[in-house]
Amino acid sequence: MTDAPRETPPPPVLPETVAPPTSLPDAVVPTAGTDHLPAMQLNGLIKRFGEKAAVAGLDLTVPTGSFYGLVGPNGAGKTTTLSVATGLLRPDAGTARIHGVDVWAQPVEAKRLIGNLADGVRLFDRLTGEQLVTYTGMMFGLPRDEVVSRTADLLRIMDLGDAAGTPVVDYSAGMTKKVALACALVHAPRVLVLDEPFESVDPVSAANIDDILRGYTASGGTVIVSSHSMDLVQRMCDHVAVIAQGRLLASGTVDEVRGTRTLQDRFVDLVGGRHHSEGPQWLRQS
Ligand SMILES: Nc1ncnc2c1ncn2[C@@H]1O[C@H](COP(=O)(O)OP(=O)(O)OP(=O)(O)O)[C@@H](O)[C@H]1O
Repeated sequence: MTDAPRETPPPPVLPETVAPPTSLPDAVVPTAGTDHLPAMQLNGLIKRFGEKAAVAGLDLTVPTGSFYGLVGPNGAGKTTTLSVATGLLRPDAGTARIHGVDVWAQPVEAKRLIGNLADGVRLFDRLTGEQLVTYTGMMFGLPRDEVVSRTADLLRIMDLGDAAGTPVVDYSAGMTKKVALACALVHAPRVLVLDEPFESVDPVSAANIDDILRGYTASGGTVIVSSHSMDLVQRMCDHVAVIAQGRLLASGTVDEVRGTRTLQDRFVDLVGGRHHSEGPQWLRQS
């Protein structure tokens, strides 16, 4: 059976200006004066799913302006940690602060500071790419003209200009990743939290995204990226944390953590589990 043709929703009608969703008391609006505070500080973070502690008492400090890699084997708790740290999943214990703002006590204030590319979160995919980025910008209270121009910039940089009017549900996996990244960037957050940002993204787009992220950290923004690619972490990140079974195994600058080895070798040493076998006998072809 083929899908019925999809009707593209009409383009958004933007009001001249959009009021911010809340006005923030001066005391909680982070300013340049909060730069001495870590971009992200996790203390004693615990998140359980039934009997299983996906995050088992994690402490982590991410310095402002760093490009911070979070690595760990499958099921280590990376996605859960980032979800709890960005206000998507409530912790059972512990605190998460972004530039000193408590994510769970002051969620609106914290979320203004965070751009989040989360793993597995559904997008409003019946909207076109242009509508999705535009609405995201509007939700952050940006003025109309600013939203329009930022959306155009982001779609061009992500090489999505030709697909701007296509519903996101019809995007490929890589295009969906890129439009979600555009949504994470549109309000110019102070901290970008990216779960596997380069998965499915083509090399040219990845190089463009690299450039954007480097420019962003050079200007004082902080990037926290979870990845399975040690090459990527070694190439792009200045700091790294290795986690396994919801616990921190090592953290620091990439050079401190890897010592005289490659990050890949150090990672395998830390987390274990390398089998050094050529696979089961029945799989051998001769
Ligand atoms: N919603 C959930 N319900 C039950 N268990 C969950 C849920 N989400 C995660 N878990 C469990 O928590 C643990 C950590 O999962 P998480 O997705 O955070 O790991 P990860 O490091 O991101 O893994 P991967 O690298 O494979 O994406 C795993 O054992 C997983 O099965």
